[in-house]
Amino acid sequence: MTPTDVNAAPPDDIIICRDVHKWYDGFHAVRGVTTYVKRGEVVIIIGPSGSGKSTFIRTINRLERHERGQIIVDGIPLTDDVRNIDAVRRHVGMEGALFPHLTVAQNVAFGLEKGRQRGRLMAEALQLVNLEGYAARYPHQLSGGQQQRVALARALAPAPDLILMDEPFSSLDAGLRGQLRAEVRAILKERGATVICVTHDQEEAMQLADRMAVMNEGRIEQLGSPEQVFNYPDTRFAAEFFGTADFLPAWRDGAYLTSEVGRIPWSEAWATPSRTDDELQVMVRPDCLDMEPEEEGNGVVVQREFLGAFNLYSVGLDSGRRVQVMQSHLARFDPGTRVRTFLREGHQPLPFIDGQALVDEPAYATEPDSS
Ligand SMILES: Nc1ncnc2c1ncn2[C@@H]1O[C@H](COP(=O)(O)OP(=O)(O)OP(=O)(O)O)[C@@H](O)[C@H]1O
Repeated sequence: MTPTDVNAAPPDDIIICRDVHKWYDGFHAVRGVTTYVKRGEVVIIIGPSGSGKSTFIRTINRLERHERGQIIVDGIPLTDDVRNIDAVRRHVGMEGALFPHLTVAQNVAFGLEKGRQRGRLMAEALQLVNLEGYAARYPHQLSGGQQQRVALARALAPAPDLILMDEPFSSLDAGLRGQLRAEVRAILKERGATVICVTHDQEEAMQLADRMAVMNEGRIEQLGSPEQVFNYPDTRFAAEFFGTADFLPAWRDGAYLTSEVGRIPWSEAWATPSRTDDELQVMVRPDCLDMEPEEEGNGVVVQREFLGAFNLYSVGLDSGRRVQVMQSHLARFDPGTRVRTFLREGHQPLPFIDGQALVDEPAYATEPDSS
């Protein structure tokens, strides 16, 4: 993603960020983020604690000032000019904690302009989140899920072009979270809202995202659909952060790339002059591997984790390395069982070199369409 001329960006990109930087007293929290968000898209920003997720989204409505780079919201460049900041903020709603001293109705009406439309817009927003009967209640008289829905109604009521959310479901228990996420996604899609949402919850990212951005140390490490990031992580960091992944040394063996757990056909597209084959690795996810008991096998069961429908086995390979292998809940192997671990049919482990994937994912847009 190289920064390009602003004028080249098509109008369907509601947000354009180019080389955005933010420092806190010398600490470089956001380090050159370049990204584009399309109208109506739900983009989830995921990454470990401290990777700059919140700081980055807060630059978009100027809760934090970016010190370098360019942010354009719906065609308006975000500059230090107050009129300019106000203009951008009119396009952006931020989903956040409710005011405890205001009723549900007052909370939802908070961002709406005074006038005859105000009551109607408030009522419509509450209807959208199925809380019509709760207008007179105070936040403490609502469940966590209901409070979350009111917060969403408040963000949606002024019909902003863009909604920013920071860990919106973090206070809810797992069951309610899953249910509410599905409801919220349906509401956002019905409204055609563009959303940028921060989370560090992988499940949340998969359930909500059209595209997700994996952040690491202030940078976007990868941007793509959840399937793209899972199946074709660009980097070892993205692979390990989003899903479980083990990396095994691999070597070129004639027409094959071979590792301890099997081989795949070698592709000439992987060979580049600057790379030496001895640094090769393959990424194996637990669902990519299979195993069966075998005295002459290549490893030993170390541990079994029961995950409901699945058992997740940790297998100590003869080389001393460990891999995780997904099995059905019916496949029970005791620790100490000698097994053969091998590539599951139809699964291709991804080759890596020096922490970088050798295989490009199928083409997808990380930059504005040129159409
Ligand atoms: N106001 C501040 N002053 C100084 N440093 C800050 C400030 N806010 C954040 N930071 C630092 O900037 C880095 C990025 O913080 P940020 O809150 O953006 O991370 P995050 O990815 O959202 O983390 P989390 O998932 O824990 O919320 C962290 O190292 C944090 O300590």
